[in-house]
Amino acid sequence: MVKVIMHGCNGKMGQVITNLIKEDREIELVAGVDPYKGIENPYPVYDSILEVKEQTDVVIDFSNANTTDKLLADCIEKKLPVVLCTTGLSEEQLKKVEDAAKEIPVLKSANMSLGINLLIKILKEAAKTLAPAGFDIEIVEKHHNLKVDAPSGTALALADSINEACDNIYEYKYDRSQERVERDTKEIGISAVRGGTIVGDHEVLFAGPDEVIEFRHTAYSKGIFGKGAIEGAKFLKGQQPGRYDMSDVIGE
Ligand SMILES: NC(=O)C1=CN([C@@H]2O[C@H](COP(=O)(O)OP(=O)(O)OC[C@H]3O[C@@H](n4cnc5c(N)ncnc54)[C@H](O)[C@@H]3O)[C@@H](O)[C@H]2O)C=CC1
Ligand SMILES: O=C(O)C1=N[C@H](C(=O)O)C[C@H](O)C1
Repeated sequence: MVKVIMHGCNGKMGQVITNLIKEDREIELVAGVDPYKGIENPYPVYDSILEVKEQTDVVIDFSNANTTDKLLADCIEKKLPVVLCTTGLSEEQLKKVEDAAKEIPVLKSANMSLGINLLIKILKEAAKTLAPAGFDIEIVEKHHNLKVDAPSGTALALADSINEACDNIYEYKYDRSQERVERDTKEIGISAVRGGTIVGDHEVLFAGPDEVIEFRHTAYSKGIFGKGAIEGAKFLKGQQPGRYDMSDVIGE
């Protein structure tokens, strides 16, 4: 049995996971952490990981980037592996994630779904052929109107996977409204749309001379992220300190 603290338990993803775990005999939520207390849960809810009394194997985090520094410090103090799903982390925070991974197991992924993690692999291959052939790359992501960070962590992860496959030649362009210049070949454009209840939609366009290839992933429910995070927690229990991602969980 994998015993889990749900960090951000009273948010949208915290509640998705609370409900999914009720159906799973291999994993148990022993506590939650959230400053918001307006929801009844089948486990105690604390203000901080340091207050949790229950024996725990792994922390799953879907909360807010404002709290990531404290989350990492608390997980290090309690020697707890963490599945880090929160997006919108700064460069400085990304560095802290790498530092934390020297002391505890850290599984970080901006998108826990099988589809996006497969797309990451496919894009690396596509980019190796299409980028040298002069295809421009644009990413368009769409999310619900409650999302606070933009662009999405997934859009950045997709861009990073392409960039990595192309020897990191690309800069990311988030806004074309401030200058009157032609598109630079060494850029990946990233655009964010917010509206309604869109769960998550990512399109990657390779636009070349007289032909366009589009890759698209559409999430129809938050359950796909919840399932991935639960599998991530099962994987992370008992691992050595280090940096892991969903490719470690799904396998090559
Ligand atoms: N990696 C992935 O697959 C996915 C990542 N996300 C990311 O997860 C994060 C949360 O998403 P949602 O659940 O939709 O947001 P939400 O706003 O519904 O929930 C966030 C929860 O975190 C709580 N929180 C705030 N400060 C906290 C603190 N100091 N300690 C513990 N909890 C705290 C809030 O009270 C709230 O209940 C976002 O960054 C989002 O982009 C969301 C879906 C999938
Ligand atoms: O906030 C969300 O909802 C989501 N956030 C993640 C992101 O920023 O990429 C993953 C998913 O698309 C849903």
